[in-house]
Amino acid sequence: MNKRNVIIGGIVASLLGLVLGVNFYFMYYLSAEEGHLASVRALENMIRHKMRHLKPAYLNRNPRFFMFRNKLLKNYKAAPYENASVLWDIANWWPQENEVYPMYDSSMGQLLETLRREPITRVSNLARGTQLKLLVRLSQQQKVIFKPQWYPRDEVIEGVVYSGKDRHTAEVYAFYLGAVLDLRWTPIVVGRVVNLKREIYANGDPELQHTINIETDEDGRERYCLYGKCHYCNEEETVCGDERHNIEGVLIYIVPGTLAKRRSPWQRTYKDDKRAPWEDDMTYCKSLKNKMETIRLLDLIDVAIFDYLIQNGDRHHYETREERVVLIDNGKAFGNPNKDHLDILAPLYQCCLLRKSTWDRLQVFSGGVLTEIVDRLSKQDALYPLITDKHKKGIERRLLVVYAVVEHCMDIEGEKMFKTL
Ligand SMILES: Nc1ncnc2c1ncn2[C@@H]1O[C@H](COP(=O)(O)OP(=O)(O)OP(=O)(O)O)[C@@H](O)[C@H]1O
Ligand SMILES: [Mn+2]
Repeated sequence: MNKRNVIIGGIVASLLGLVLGVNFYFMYYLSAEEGHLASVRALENMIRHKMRHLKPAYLNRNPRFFMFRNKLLKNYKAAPYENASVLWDIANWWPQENEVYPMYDSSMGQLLETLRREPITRVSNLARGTQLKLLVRLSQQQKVIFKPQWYPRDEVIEGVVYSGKDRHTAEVYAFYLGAVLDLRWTPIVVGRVVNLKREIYANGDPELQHTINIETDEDGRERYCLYGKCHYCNEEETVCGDERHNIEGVLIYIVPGTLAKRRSPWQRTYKDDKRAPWEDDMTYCKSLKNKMETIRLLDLIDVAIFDYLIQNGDRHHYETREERVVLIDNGKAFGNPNKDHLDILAPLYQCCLLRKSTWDRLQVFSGGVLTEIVDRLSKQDALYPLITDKHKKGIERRLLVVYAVVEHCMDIEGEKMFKTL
């Protein structure tokens, strides 16, 4: 079939579809093209069709939201604290399986303040992973991970989904989004402006100090620039302090316990010319369902929804704590607000399975309130606003896509797609 015929055929099919209210795109592409392109496009068109016919409940505010809002606002409200070490103890006892902190706990507001205010006592490079990060000690030897700012909030990262360096505020956003969606599997994270000279360099070990360049300009003004020690670290790519030596970054609470790293079944190839099996095979989940415990699969589907909302397409490995998935490393989100990488949702649309509790929770935050509540919660963060309005719009748009994909799955599987594991 030549290209012109394909186009005419497509138009005819879609017009027929419009008249009859059936998705002819779907059937049309299946017959006109072969292989993966057909099924991927068919799916996209199916989702587009579903989006046009979303029930008002998905577009409007859910009255149940107000109850959740009040409880969340109360729980995460910054609160004064007296003894940091008591709070470290409390937080270090919180994790249970993959839940890093409890749903509601009066210590949360205090813990957040502790992370924001406790003095930095020692700093070293942390050469784990591939991106620049520091191991920071606060009072009482409490260790936290520091990731610095690389980009302004409005920088658009072009290219493939995993392009660029970490977006520091994505880690804070992920924490609040996890709290709202009751996927309390992320570390606890706060934004913090730190002084590269007085807090980092002055408390750094000699190795760290060697990875900070100090330049003096003609007027005798010093400039501190950190390049660190990591797989991708090099002297040409630095984080530099402003005129007062301040830099933005995030402090990530270290999840206590043992984490195990596992390859994601939906891992990308990270090569432009090579596709992963899951990218071309819409029945990919079938074999996984036999190989993997359902609870793990359900965890990974929750992760897919979470990652799709924030556009993190870099979860090549996932980590588990007591055999349940934790959401460690959310720095590669919010790259391009104008682009939605639907394939991050592959675990959901290929498996058509979803935890009932996740589905219920997602529906509480319909009608534009998801980004509204995360915004309200994060107002107390030093780095507020964490993301631009364009990114917020992106999240709301993608939430509708999630609703549409679930509707599509319900057409195929019915209520049995929802699991209570
Ligand atoms: N909050 C945390 N609690 C416990 N361990 C952590 C935490 N953050 C990171 N780690 C550990 O450090 C490792 C590296 O962290 P992270 O994945 O954030 O780095 P990265 O440089 O982005 O890695 P990659 O390049 O693989 O994406 C993680 O795999 C995890 O084992
Ligand atoms: Mn990473």
